[in-house]
Amino acid sequence: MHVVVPFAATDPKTRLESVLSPTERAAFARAMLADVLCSIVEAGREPTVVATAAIDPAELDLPTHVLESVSVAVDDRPLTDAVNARLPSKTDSGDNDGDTDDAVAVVMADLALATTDALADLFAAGGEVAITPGRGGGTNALVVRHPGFRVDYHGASYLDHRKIAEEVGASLETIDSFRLATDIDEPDDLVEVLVHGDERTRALATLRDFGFELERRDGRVGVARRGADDSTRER
Ligand SMILES: Nc1nc2c(ncn2[C@@H]2O[C@H](COP(=O)(O)OP(=O)(O)OP(=O)(O)O)[C@@H](O)[C@H]2O)c(=O)[nH]1
Ligand SMILES: C[C@H](OP(=O)(O)O)C(=O)O
Repeated sequence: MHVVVPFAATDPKTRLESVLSPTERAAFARAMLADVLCSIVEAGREPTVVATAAIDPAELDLPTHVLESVSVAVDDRPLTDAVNARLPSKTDSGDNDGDTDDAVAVVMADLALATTDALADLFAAGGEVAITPGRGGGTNALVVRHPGFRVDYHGASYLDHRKIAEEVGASLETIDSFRLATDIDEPDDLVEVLVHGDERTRALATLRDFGFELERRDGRVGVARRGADDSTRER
């Protein structure tokens, strides 16, 4: 199984621009990428980062065994095209029977809560297409074994992918995983990292370095950031 990790290397995480500067967004995106790569390698796979521009994995501060298992491919096409170019095709196997050796997993780089166990469950899932929906309707991770299936990201892509699987006659498994369903897109998502983030992750450490902390409110818990004047700015 090949594991692809798409990564927007330039100006990432724009939906966090109200709470993070461009430099901070770049650092946080790379911290999440590093965490996801570690979990994938610990799950026994060798991921390929498909990045919109060149990145140096050595700058991600990965453990040596992880660094040695990671490769980078630069592809400046839009996300959907870059992923589709790497999915199984009819020419990949002689018999076109959905051979698992041709399987391709696509794991987004912003899954800050992803663990080795959650990813191992995804990689072991059955179905010619296995999807982990993201909160809000996206597709956070999937495994494709069917040579006719193609992705169409953005919007309610989970629903679109269900439909595409049906159209090409691929069996579908939906994986119910809180840890893989939580992608970090918007300021409120930072709460999830502060509540559920593993203490060893770079994503959690990075947010803490930036001064983020949980703020208890009447309704849902939120995040606040210690400001330059050392008071606490509410978000
Ligand atoms: N290769 C590639 N990866 C992308 C592209 N756009 C987004 N990604 C990656 O795809 C995953 C989901 O990205 P999104 O949350 O939709 O986009 P984002 O750029 O991270 O954040 P926003 O700017 O806030 O939309 C993340 O791992 C991104 O790094 C792209 O055009 N090409
Ligand atoms: C790539 C896109 O991500 P989102 O915009 O939901 O974060 C999707 O899952 O279709």
